[in-house]
Amino acid sequence: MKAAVITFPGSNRDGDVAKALKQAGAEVVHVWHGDTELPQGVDLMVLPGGFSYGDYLRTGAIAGRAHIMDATRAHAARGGYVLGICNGFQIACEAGLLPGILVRNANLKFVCKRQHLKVERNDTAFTRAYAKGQAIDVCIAHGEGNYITDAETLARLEGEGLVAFRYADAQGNVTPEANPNGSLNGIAGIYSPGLNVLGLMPHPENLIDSLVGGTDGRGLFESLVGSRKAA
Ligand SMILES: NC(=O)CC[C@H](N)C(=O)O
Repeated sequence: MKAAVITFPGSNRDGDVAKALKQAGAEVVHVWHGDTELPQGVDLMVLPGGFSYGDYLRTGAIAGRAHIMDATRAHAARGGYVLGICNGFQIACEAGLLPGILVRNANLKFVCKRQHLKVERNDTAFTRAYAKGQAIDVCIAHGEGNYITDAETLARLEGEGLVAFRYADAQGNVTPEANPNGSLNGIAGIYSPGLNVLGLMPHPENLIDSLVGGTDGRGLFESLVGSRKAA
């Protein structure tokens, strides 16, 4: 598995996700947002967390129009894997890789805390190392993580099983109290229809070491590295 981690001006979790991928056994290359082509043989493109362009205009709005996003869309259209974490999820939505948009948290506050997620399905390249319905303990750190979309798209996401993770309590129950930002249906992450693009607000890359809080995030990277790319 060869992964390309894209760095935008203001990315701050690019090093973290590179570390998580390497720990899981991936080869990692770094790509600058102004590049127009991917290195040879890339299986996975990663849009990391952070504050690209200082979150100006709307978070992810400028980065979503960066040169590298044409190559990212082409990679996704070929069936290649794309992982957008937090600001990367916002960028993926702005770039049209995923439907919907992330807006200000319902309480208008930046939220930085531990958070459980329910793994909705484990038959994807991103989640095969988890159990279906498992509650995983990760962390969140965002001001604009409130996922919204129109009713038709929401029905399609739900109907086609494209919700990847929901905010939950420690037992995996999805409740309004467990929802930290007001996202529709407690959505914390979604897949593209081909299941090759995943965007999620929480940070699995920051829970990969028991010395610094936990290891529940490792499953996502181990799932990916153990999987084969689409032809
Ligand atoms: N940790 C992050 O990636 C933050 C995402 C974004 N800048 C926000 O605050 O919503």
